[in-house]
Amino acid sequence: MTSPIQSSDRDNEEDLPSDLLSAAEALIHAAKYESLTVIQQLLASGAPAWYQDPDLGWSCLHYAAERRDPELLRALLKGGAVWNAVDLWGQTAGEVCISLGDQECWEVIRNEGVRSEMLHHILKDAGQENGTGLTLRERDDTSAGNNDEFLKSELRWELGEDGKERVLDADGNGVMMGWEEPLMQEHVRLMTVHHPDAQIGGEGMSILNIGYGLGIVIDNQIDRLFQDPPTGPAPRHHTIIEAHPQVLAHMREQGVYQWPNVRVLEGRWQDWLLDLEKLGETLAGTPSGMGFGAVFMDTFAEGYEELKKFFDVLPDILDGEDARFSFWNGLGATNATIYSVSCNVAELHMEDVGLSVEWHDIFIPESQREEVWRGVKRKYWDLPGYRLPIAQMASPSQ
Ligand SMILES: C[S@@+](CC[C@H](N)C(=O)[O-])C[C@H]1O[C@@H](n2cnc3c(N)ncnc32)[C@H](O)[C@@H]1O
Repeated sequence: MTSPIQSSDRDNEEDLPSDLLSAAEALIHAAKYESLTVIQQLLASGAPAWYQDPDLGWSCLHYAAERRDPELLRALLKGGAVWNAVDLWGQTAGEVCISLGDQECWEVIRNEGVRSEMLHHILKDAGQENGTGLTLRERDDTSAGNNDEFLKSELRWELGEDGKERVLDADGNGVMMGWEEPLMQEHVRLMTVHHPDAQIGGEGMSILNIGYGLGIVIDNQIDRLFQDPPTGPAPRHHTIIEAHPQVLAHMREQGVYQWPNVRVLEGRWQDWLLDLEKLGETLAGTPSGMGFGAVFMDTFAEGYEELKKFFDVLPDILDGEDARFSFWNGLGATNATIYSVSCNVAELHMEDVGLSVEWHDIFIPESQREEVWRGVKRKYWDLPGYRLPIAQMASPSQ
């Protein structure tokens, strides 16, 4: 599970200078009732478009979204309104548009989100932004927000109120839950069914999975699903990269190391794939020496930056155009607009490295979404639909 592009949740400084506070309040008022011209004048005179009122946590963008006028939204975004500012209920202005069924205005906000995220990455790559930009993740040293902390943390296994097993980290955050089972099945199905090696009579695929998880729902743990694919033979090669010592111990107990054609690489994927010598070792162990026919990525407590680094490695480890890549798509999944922006940004970054992506929309019933969260600290899923990505190296003609 990767951490999302975070919502931007600026503190409304109580000690805001009184002239700035008056300008902010005037802009909020204008976003509710006044014309585009008045709004533009206020912005031009320096009214802070990032301000959120203390009652609802609404920004001028939330109020303008209620008026269903795309021009107002464009003007406010241009004047510094924050596309992903969330109110006291965690909703962005995009959700206001969704609640009104206003596709046009929603797209204005979504497109600004994609634009500003892409810009942020370009500036970051050029060393011009040091990680304090608007859309960056807030500092988070809990085990769910920091991979090093997570890998050092103690995990515990328990039975949820829905009767399904789940694993929590030391801070009580969900790592992998039983309700993800059908999604894991779908990931495996979509990554394998079209591959020539996975057909009846085929040689069996070469698989790479990053993050074993906890094998809690044994039959639906992704590596077990890969071992028994829906169509053809078992894999002829299967590498699992896993970094958490307790998970590795669990894998030993479960006999995963002895599964046919399985190779467990202990450590972080970054160690095995980002270092050139280690990458050579990883590839040399595959049947063709050229990599994998299916690559799946599902770690924990890693940000989008890490996923993006992983995208960059994919052209080196996907074996040909039949090979498919997928990842657990929890990016920004607590909020519909942020989820959409995250998917778009991921798609553009995958395109940058030559991958073309298909999204498969999968419905998650309400019953599964609500029940499981009782007693679990950090919600990482709150949407009706899951967007399952399947990416392949695009052929040169595409
Ligand atoms: C959410 S679980 C994976 C669940 C799995 N897809 C399944 O079907 O059960 C995430 C796994 O990634 C592992 N992990 C986290 N960070 C990692 C890293 N940097 N490199 C390798 N594994 C990592 C965790 O220890 C955990 O076992």
